[in-house]
Amino acid sequence: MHIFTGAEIKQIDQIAQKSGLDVFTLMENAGRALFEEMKKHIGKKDRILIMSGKGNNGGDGIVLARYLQQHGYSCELVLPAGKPKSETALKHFTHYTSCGLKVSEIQGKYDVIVDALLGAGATPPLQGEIQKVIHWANEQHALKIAVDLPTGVSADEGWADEAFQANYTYCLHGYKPSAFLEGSTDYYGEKKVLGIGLPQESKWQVWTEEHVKRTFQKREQKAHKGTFGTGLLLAGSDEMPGSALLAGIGALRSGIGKLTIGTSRFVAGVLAGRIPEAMYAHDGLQKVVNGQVPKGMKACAIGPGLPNPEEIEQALKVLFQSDLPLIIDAGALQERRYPSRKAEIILTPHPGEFSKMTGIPVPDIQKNRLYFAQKYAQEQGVITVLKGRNTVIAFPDGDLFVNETGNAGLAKGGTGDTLTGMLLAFVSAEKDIKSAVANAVYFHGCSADHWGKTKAQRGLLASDVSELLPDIMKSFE
Ligand SMILES: NC(=O)C1=CN([C@@H]2O[C@H](COP(=O)(O)OP(=O)(O)OC[C@H]3O[C@@H](n4cnc5c(N)ncnc54)[C@H](OP(=O)(O)O)[C@@H]3O)[C@@H](O)[C@H]2O)[C@H](O)CC1
Ligand SMILES: [K+]
Repeated sequence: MHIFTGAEIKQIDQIAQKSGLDVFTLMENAGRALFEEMKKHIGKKDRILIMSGKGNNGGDGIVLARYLQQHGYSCELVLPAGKPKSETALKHFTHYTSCGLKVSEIQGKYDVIVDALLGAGATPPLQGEIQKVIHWANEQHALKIAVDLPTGVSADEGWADEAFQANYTYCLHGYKPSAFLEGSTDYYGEKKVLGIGLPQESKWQVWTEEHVKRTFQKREQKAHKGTFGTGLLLAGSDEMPGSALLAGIGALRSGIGKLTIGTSRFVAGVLAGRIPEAMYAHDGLQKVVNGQVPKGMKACAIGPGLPNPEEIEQALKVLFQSDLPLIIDAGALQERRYPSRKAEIILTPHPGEFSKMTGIPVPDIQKNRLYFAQKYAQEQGVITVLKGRNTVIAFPDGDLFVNETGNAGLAKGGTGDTLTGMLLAFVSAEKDIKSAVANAVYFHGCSADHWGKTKAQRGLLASDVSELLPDIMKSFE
């Protein structure tokens, strides 16, 4: 399930053309694939309206209209913006009319409305007839299907003034970034990718259940506690002891072999009764500042519930010199340059923290979060986990995953601490860093989804996320 920007799709079409696969054939493939998929949701008695625009998105609609009519469906094609302007769509239109098929006018009620007005080549906001017809379509009680993307939504950015409110969107060859961005994702309805015969893959992908099944490591029965790594968690302060508790339980429930929590004496005293499985490094952050990093660690997480930026900065200077993968979260997320080092640095900002780190306003980040996360990851050489709906995981080599699990129940204090603990466990135990990070994010969201099946999302606590993890992970072992 790959993700392509509008510009990438254009480029892919040009490559296809050069290698002998012309756009006429791709359009034929698109129309046929749309027909095969739509058949699952429609019947021969349904009155179907196809609204085609002047570009190639409209061309896909023209091919679809031909397939539907030739297979006995009651389908009417309308061209609200006039005859096709694109050369390929015009060729298909000529073929359509030469088959004796007609163009209609919008009249009366329809059971199904297909939006093939604008796709990846258009630039919203909508103008002219197209705007009027989308407004009309949104008021109709009909099953609404969008081709490639809902008209009025931009391919790459998360915003829309008025757009087609689809029940289903069939994305051709791959998703476009706006399918995952606040401000546009809700217009898509249920989305699905349809193949149209192109071989290209993207460095941007959705991290799916199949990825998790392929990469999540089974626990060997001959394993001992050393097999799954020892993690150092620098978290919690007298004012915020709960952060260390939540991150610690998140790490242990995710299967960390051994956990050392570096925290204040007071917090260690409070936590000892709640997490007897952990070891405690009293005044752990101060010890790291003094150059005393506990030995034998596989990874370190720093940030949850730490209030003192100067102390954190000094500790990070020491940790950057170490060979430990570092997970940097919450209080430890600041605007800074990261050194080039062998072990990975993983940052886990929510949009507000990412804005503080980059100076980019939150609305701009949200409009284009895949792009900004990747840019930051590549410029700084760090793995960037940009949290929120559809968490983005961007790697320094340009790979990027979007995680779709999770729900609004996670919009609550403490859930980020739990994720940090989970990341510490996954990074300590798993060999492949990319799947370690992505699987932690995936399971974190799965817990919230599991909870939401039987309980109100608003009642979810960060500690519930950890409690549910063993059930969730069981189905992948
Ligand atoms: N490889 C693939 O995935 C393939 C996908 N296909 C389909 O092609 C479209 C992209 O087609 P393209 O022709 O590049 O662009 P669109 O059809 O999306 O849009 C062009 C028309 O949009 C009009 N336009 C642009 N902005 C606006 C606006 N704000 N309001 C109203 N109208 C607008 C524009 O009109 P102009 O007068 O400005 O020229 C064009 O008429 C992709 O999404 C897939 O559906 C191919 O079929 C096969 C390969
Ligand atoms: K469309």
